[in-house]
Amino acid sequence: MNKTKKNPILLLLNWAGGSKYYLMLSALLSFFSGLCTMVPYYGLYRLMDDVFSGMYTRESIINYCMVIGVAVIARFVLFGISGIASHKGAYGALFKVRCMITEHMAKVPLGALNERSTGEIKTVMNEEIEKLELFLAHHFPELIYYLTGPVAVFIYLLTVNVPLALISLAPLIFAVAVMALIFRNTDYMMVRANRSISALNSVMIEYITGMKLIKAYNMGSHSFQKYSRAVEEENSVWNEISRKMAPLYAAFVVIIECGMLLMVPLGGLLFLKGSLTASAFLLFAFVGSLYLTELRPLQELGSNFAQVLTAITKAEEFLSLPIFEGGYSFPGSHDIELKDVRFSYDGKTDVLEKCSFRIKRGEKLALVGASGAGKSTVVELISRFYDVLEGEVLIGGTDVRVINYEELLQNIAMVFQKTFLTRDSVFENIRMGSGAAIEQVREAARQAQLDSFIMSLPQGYDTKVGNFGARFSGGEKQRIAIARAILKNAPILILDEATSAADPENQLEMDRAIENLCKGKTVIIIAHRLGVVKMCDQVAVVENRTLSCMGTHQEVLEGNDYYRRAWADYEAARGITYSMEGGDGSERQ
Ligand SMILES: Nc1ncnc2c1ncn2[C@@H]1O[C@H](COP(=O)(O)OP(=O)(O)OP(=O)(O)O)[C@@H](O)[C@H]1O
Repeated sequence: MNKTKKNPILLLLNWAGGSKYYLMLSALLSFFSGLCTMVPYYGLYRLMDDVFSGMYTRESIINYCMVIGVAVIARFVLFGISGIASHKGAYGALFKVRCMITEHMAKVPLGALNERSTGEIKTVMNEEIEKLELFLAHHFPELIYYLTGPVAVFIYLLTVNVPLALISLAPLIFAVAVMALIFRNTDYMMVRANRSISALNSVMIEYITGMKLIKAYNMGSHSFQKYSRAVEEENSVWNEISRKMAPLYAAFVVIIECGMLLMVPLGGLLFLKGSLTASAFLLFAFVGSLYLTELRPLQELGSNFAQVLTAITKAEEFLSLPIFEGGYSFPGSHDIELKDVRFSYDGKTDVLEKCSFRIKRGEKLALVGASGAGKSTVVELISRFYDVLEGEVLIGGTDVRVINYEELLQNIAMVFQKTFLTRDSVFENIRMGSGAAIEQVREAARQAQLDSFIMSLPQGYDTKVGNFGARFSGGEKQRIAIARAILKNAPILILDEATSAADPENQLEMDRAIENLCKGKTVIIIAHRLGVVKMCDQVAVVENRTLSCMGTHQEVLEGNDYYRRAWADYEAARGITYSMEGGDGSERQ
């Protein structure tokens, strides 16, 4: 794809939307504040001129002093207001960019996200975007301020003595050359630095989320090694950056500060020759030698600017990831059909080939098959987490790729094997931003056989879910997920191992919850516990990268070896008699 490269700053202002007007106001105020830098020099020069030529009066001295005083105050006041405007603009822009990225990510195919580590995504959404705040709120107005002041002073010096003013620029030529060297190295250094920060973030996330496992297998020192390696790598990158950049930075500072070495002897020479007044000599000796030092912060801003450009590029990369859109409304009919579907996660190994099946609206299908056969993949294609490589996935006869993506997601409810609970109240965890009232949430919880349990909690529906939902059992979490799906009331329902956390005590409750959930819906259930097929109209076996057999339980039992074996195992497990020495055998249901 040949995309024209967009100007990062214009892109950022475009993202900022309405907030860009605050940023523009801030730029304008910084500009005027920068102009004020020149006024005290002008005032002092005129004052000295009058004093040396004996033309001064009491009034003229007071006037010059007032002009200098007002300019100094105006400079700070304008810069202060510019800072307020830039912060307001920056936070508005940051909010917009964050919202844009999160909304965009929700529409990005899972495949594109899977290619990136959690750490990388977190780095973009947090650290990189935070750099935009630093730039917009601080560096942007400072850049204008620090550039305007010296430029204005230089123009004024030109009006006093052109050759000396031009010579006063000499250090800048060398400083710019050094700055160019700094920039040349920065790009590649920043790529390395960002990579090491992403890696560190990934290891940290892995360490925190895998804490249970780390404890269970006493992996503390092992995973710490991984962590310390990531810290060491980051440390070594920044050490290298310091080693390579420090001499250049030092050279920049020295060069920019050495104007006096030129201005004092040259100015003195011209003064002695009589071609420069005493006041002009002093003006060049002090102002002409020092005004470039105002540019010093630019070197720091310059390297930060490079980081900001990287941050904008990274955010743009995310925002350019193709998203699922589709324009058609969700169809009224909810038949589901897969036609000759081929799919691969990595583009090399096919997970599904020539996979076809059809279920009618209101039917319930159980997908069975060995672990890794591709059952979850089938349902992920129906809910368009991924797109097929060949063939079609149709709902109500319409290809899911042309159905409006948001509508598609609204019309499919999913209950996964693992329930993710957000750090919020039970109430919010069930309604999931739907705006449902407490009575609706309670009704859903009642149908999910959960209401009385929630009401027994100290704060009922306001009870906060602890870290990673730690205070709820697996079965309770799954029933929260079922309550969510009941509340969503979508016509298509996908249950991926939804009863996997059920134990004999809550199996009955779970069955009732599932029964309530499935009423009147088109349902696909991934079933490892074959008991669940009794509530389904059809059974389909996923094996050999395709759907090999489909029909009623009896038909598949007669026609498919895998299912016959699996069913026999299931029956045998149900009939197992546990006998212990000295005890009675008892049959397990
Ligand atoms: N995100 C992914 N990236 C790459 N390969 C994947 C991904 N998800 C699944 N696979 C692979 O695709 C194949 C089918 O996986 P899938 O999860 O669909 O099987 P499954 O039948 O649902 O298995 P299980 O019953 O164990 O959950 C497996 O070989 C799996 O390793």
